[in-house]
Amino acid sequence: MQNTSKTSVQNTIEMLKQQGNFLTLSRTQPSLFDTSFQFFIDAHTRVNVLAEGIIIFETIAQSDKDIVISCGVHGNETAPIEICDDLVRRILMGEIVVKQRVLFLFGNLPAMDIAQRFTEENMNRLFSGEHQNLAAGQQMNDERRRAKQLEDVVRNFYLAMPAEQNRCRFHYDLHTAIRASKNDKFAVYPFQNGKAWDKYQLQILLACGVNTILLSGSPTTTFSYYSVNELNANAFTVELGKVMPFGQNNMDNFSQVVTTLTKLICAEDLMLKDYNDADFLIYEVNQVINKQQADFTLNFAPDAPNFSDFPKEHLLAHETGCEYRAQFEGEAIVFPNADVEIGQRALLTVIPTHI
Ligand SMILES: O=C(O)CCC(=O)N[C@@H](CCC(=O)O)C(=O)O
Ligand SMILES: [Zn+2]
Repeated sequence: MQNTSKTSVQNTIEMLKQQGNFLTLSRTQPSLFDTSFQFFIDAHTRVNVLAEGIIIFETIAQSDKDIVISCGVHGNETAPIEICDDLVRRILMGEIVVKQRVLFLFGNLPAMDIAQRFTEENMNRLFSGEHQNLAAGQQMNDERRRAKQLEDVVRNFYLAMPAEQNRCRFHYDLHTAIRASKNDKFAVYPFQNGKAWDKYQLQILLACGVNTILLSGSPTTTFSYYSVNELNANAFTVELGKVMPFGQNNMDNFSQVVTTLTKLICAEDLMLKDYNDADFLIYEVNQVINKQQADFTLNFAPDAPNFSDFPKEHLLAHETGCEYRAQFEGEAIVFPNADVEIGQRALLTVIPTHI
């Protein structure tokens, strides 16, 4: 029995090294990853496979960054999944040699299989312990279990390195927006609990082709805020274009993201442009509008892109007992979604700002 399972792990390792098909195996044969295992790529990189969709690459050389790259927290946001699948494949097959510690996370594998945002619940509202807050009569589910697992893995990954070594923590949680956006790529910079916004981090995002930044003004239960708040990471939710089915993304749109992430994990010079305010469109969140009633309705065209702006007093949304209007001239909409559960965020409004 033990020999059989040893053989099966050895076979999996051989497949991973030869085909680099970690995501495919994670989705089609998750039981291969029921037990964690380790192996080496040549003599330079230790690979730690912790579970389906969860893989760590550690250089044996000196490093100074601990980098988490997550994707697929929403199962139908395919471009980031394809980007990460390809990066992992190239690392496993020896085409890229990482020089930093890197953790790749493929978040919601069952939701990928049904090409949906989630199976039972929006996983990106379940972090910072929200996964254990069950409402009366509510059952534990796979998304809640996975959110807890992802939290634990990220925490252990960062805490494995002694803090006194002056290391820098990064977390890019890669998503795509449900609707088109006036600015095709943008990042949510989670609430910093009073800490200053970091211009160096924005320079890295700019190198990724992300020039639009949305400064969040309050705590949330998203994955990126978890890493900021509990683990002191430089973490972002990065929106890369619009949701498309697997295989239908124009990957040329993401070449800057791929190049910059590759350089970051390989400790190559990022060749960052000096910080210049004029390179960015920076917005702060003005209103976080949560759906309170079943009849919550958005009052603009269903295909209005993210960052469409409205005159002051324009009615943006309404529901029984409440109207939501633009409070400023040019207030813009982001992530409108009337189909969320009652109590969840149905719309953000943003206004231009500077840092
Ligand atoms: O396009 C949409 O409506 C949603 C795209 C998406 O999944 N966005 C993230 C943003 C998370 C954050 O605010 O940091 C989400 O809604 O979970
Ligand atoms: Zn998403």
